[in-house]
Amino acid sequence: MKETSSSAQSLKYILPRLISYSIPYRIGLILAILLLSANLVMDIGFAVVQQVFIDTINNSSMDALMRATVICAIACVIIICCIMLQHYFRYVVQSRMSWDFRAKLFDKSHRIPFSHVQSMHSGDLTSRNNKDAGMAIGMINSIVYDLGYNLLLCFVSFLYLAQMDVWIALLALGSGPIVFLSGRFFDRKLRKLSTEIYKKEAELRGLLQETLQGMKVVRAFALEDVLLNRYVLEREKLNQLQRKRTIINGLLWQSSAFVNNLVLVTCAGLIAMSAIKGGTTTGEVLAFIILMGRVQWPFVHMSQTWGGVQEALGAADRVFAILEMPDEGDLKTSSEPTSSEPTTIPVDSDVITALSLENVHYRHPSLDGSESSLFTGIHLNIAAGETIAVVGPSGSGKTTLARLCCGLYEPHIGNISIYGKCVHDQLEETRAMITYVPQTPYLFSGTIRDNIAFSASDATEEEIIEAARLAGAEDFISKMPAGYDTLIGEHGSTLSGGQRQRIAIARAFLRNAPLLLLDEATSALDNESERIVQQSLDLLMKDRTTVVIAHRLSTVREATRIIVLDQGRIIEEGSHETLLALNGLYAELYNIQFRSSEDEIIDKISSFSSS
Ligand SMILES: Nc1ncnc2c1ncn2[C@@H]1O[C@H](COP(=O)(O)OP(=O)(O)OP(=O)(O)O)[C@@H](O)[C@H]1O
Repeated sequence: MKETSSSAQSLKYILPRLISYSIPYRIGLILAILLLSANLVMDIGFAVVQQVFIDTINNSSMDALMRATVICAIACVIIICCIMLQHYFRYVVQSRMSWDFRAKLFDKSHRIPFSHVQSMHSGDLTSRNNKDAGMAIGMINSIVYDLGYNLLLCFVSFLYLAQMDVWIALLALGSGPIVFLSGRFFDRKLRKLSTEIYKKEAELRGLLQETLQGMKVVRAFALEDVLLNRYVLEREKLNQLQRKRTIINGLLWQSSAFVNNLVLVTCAGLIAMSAIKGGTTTGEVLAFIILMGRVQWPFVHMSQTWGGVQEALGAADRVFAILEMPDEGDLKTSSEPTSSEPTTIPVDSDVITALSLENVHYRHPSLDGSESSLFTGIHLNIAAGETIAVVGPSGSGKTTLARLCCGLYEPHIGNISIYGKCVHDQLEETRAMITYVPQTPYLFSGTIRDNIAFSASDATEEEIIEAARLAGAEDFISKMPAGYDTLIGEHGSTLSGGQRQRIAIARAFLRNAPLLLLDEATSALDNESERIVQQSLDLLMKDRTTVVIAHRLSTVREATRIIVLDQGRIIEEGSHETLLALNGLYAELYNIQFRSSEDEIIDKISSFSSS
């Protein structure tokens, strides 16, 4: 994933995009910018007040001193109130922009092709959403308020100084760009380091996340020390990068501060000489020195803010790398021509085709960049009402096939259609016609009710209860202290495997889609749970078009058709008896896989009846 580009080009590209997030909050932004004038009055006024006070003391006028004190006190109160308001508007605008930006990224993460998501670590995506997005929006703050304000302060201070001595004022102003440019030497390095740091932080977050999620395995295999060492090692690499960045930031600060101080001392010497010659009052000298700082300081500050902008650009690159990805459905990864054939709906008008795959080619992108094709021109037509069992050795492509049908992967060539609608042209409509029940159900933390009604938010209480009843889940739910309101923990951690599967099946009943894609669970459930889950699944498959990745003999036997996959190709197709008679791969699988599970069942039954 390309994440860095040249600084100037990328700022020109990124800034307008980020600024567009402020449009809904433009009134707050304008108010915050206008209120910056209070800061300006404070900064310039401080120098002017010094001048007035010292000259008043020199003139020994008590009345004038009192008047100046009262005016200053009132002005101070007003200015402080304005500055507080300015901070308030600034905070509100920034936090709202930040939420909008993160929401857009969150939404986009659910729209980019699933294969892209699979190639990233979830910790990386989390990091981009939390830290990087916040830093990118913070950059607007730095540029609009800090850089903008400092330029204004510099300009107004220069005008004030020029009234006193235009040549020294010009010297102070002219040295500003040197101060600023002296820091630019470090930009490229700083930005590169920042991108590396954000990447490393994301990796560490991923490691932490994986360790916490896999805590059962970590403890069971006593891997605590191994993982701790890995964590410490990665943390140390991050520390090294952060140390380097601190050194570069320090060099950036000190180089601009050095040039700044040099110019300050020179100008102060010149104005002191002018005072000795008698052309300037003591108050004016003081105001001059303070204002000179005001002309110079913005350049030092801008230099450092620019360093911060480089860091934020590194973060923004990472966020825009996701935001600029094509949405799923818009992606054609291959330069190879896609099938120009329109989706064919069967000519026999009595038969409705529920699912059709025409000349489908697909290859998984791999993490090391190499790609090898899995499917090379697969054809399959499934009529409405059919139950198709897909079998094949491990790695033959069964799960990939199911994911292609759901539109999670996009074929490089060919078409997949559901009830005549092309999956990738009408993603939402076709997905609404599918229920996908994966091997391991994914439950969200929340209540049982929320999880059943997950894909049907408008479901009534009666419908939820009916779905739970059909899924055989009603019994255990009613025994729980809070019934349907029971909280089930992260990924349903407080439920047993069988209970989790029944909740997922209840979800499928409620969704009531005409096409069911089912990956039969192979996980060992106890006999009773397995029986209930199987009964619920049989009920779910009844009167529905079903494609089932089958692991049980009963499922393959009852299927209207069995598809045998091997290395991404359909090599056999037919009923159980026909395929057995062929004596090919299915017969082999039957002997190794299904027959042994049948024997197991017979064993279980016999041991149960003999006890
Ligand atoms: N996200 C992925 N990225 C790269 N390769 C993948 C990805 N997912 C699967 N594969 C590869 O594609 C091939 C088919 O995998 P798939 O999961 O579809 O097989 P399967 O028949 O469902 O296997 P099993 O029965 O073991 O679940 C395998 O060689 C696998 O390594």
